[in-house]
Amino acid sequence: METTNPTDVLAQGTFDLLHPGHVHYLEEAAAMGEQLHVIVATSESVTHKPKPILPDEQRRTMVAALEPVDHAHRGHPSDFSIPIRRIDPDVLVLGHDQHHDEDDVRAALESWGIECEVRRASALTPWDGPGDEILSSSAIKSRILEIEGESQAGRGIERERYERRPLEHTD
Ligand SMILES: Cc1cc2nc3c(=O)[nH]c(=O)nc-3n(C[C@H](O)[C@H](O)[C@H](O)COP(=O)(O)O)c2cc1C
Ligand SMILES: Nc1ncnc2c1ncn2[C@@H]1O[C@H](COP(=O)(O)OP(=O)(O)OP(=O)(O)O)[C@@H](O)[C@H]1O
Repeated sequence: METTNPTDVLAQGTFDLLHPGHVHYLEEAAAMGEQLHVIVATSESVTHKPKPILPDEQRRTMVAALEPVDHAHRGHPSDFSIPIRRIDPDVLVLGHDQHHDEDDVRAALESWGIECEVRRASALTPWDGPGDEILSSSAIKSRILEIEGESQAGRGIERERYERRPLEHTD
């Protein structure tokens, strides 16, 4: 049966380098209502951790392509009330580790005239799956740097061997 007033759920985050933790959060949020909206943070507003690697529109495109997502919106760089007012959500789902205080978010929503429940999502950990999954964008970045460092060190050893070889043959 079609509802005339579907429950709009709102999730948000940076979503740089997607991983199964993001999918878990968005699936959980989608199950709380009928339409899932996602606000993708603009690079300017990410000040609590290193800036995302991927551009705003690329991150929004990837989030929009995920199965649980109905609408992916680019966040506003400074006034968070603008996209929220347009979406007018019934439920706002904060991620398990998001630094936003629930009562502060409730107060902000009220001040913007939006009647909306605030809930906290659960975490997905490596123990929920095969055990070797990397479930954080910053951990993926660290892993890339580690592998790159190892392969540069490997190339250094190879170079050293190559450079030493003529000397070894002079005996
Ligand atoms: C209610 C709410 C609205 C938000 N609206 C915006 C927004 O319009 N633009 C934006 O850049 N970030 C917005 N954010 C912030 C980010 O989406 C995200 O929560 C914050 O950068 C923390 O990111 P992380 O969970 O990816 O670390 C909003 C956050 C909340 C809780
Ligand atoms: N492992 C996870 N389990 C559940 N939710 C997650 C997980 N990882 C991220 N999320 C949620 O996805 C949303 C977007 O997260 P965000 O873009 O900050 O990813 P992240 O992997 O936590 O990034 P970073 O490692 O840089 O903090 C947030 O609401 C966050 O709580």
